[in-house]
Amino acid sequence: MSDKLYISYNQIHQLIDDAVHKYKLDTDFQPDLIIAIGGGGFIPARILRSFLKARSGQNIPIQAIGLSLYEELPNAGKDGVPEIPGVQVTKTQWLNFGGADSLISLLGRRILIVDEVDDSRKTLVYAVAELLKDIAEQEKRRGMEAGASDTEIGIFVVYNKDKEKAEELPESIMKRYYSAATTPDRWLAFPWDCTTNIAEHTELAKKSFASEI
Ligand SMILES: O=P(O)(O)OC[C@H]1O[C@H](OP(=O)(O)OP(=O)(O)O)[C@H](O)[C@@H]1O
Ligand SMILES: Nc1nc2[nH]cnc2c(=O)[nH]1
Repeated sequence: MSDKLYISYNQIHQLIDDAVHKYKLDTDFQPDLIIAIGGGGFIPARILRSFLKARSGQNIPIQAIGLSLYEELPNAGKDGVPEIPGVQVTKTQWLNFGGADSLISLLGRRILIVDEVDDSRKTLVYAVAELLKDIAEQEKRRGMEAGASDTEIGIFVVYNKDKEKAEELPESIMKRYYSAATTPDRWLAFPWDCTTNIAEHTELAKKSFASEI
């Protein structure tokens, strides 16, 4: 048995469709801003936007942030070779706001952070902490009390690994934590990492999920 679980584009698409229905994301949390954690969160965020639009009619903007924890091994990238976790999350790209060229205000928004996998949880904890700092700074600049803007944060992940997490999210955030699927603590080989044969990868994904989940 392979130690990796192969994942296909169709599985991701279907899981996101099912999750939007299951969690009633369009009527319950009603996000009005998606923040995608790149690179793995980009494709799921875009798919999620389609399903939210189909149900609510709203085309929700997607902002991208770049966070990186995992370091590629020399032969990583060869069809889902596992990567090793780094010690700390690195910010490679962040939101553009606050200055004269400000693009977005976070205040009063219902922000949904999107990623493809919640593994150790370090990346999500980092993203939430940084976002909360930004919200607090924007509130301060507008002369508001901390928390007065009623900005809300939720999290959507396609896969949550069933394991003890290295770090925990605040309880207030966990109330709006949505995972489309739970997986065992195994390395997930995503289709966008496949550089050999995507048809073969897709077949392996069908077998992985038939036998493992
Ligand atoms: O729960 P954690 O242990 O923090 O791991 C999850 C993170 O790991 C991956 O990112 P990675 O650092 O590999 O960057 P990438 O998305 O650009 O591949 C993935 O996209 C998540 O963001
Ligand atoms: N591709 C991939 N990236 C990850 N980052 C953290 N966990 C994983 C995983 O299982 N697969």
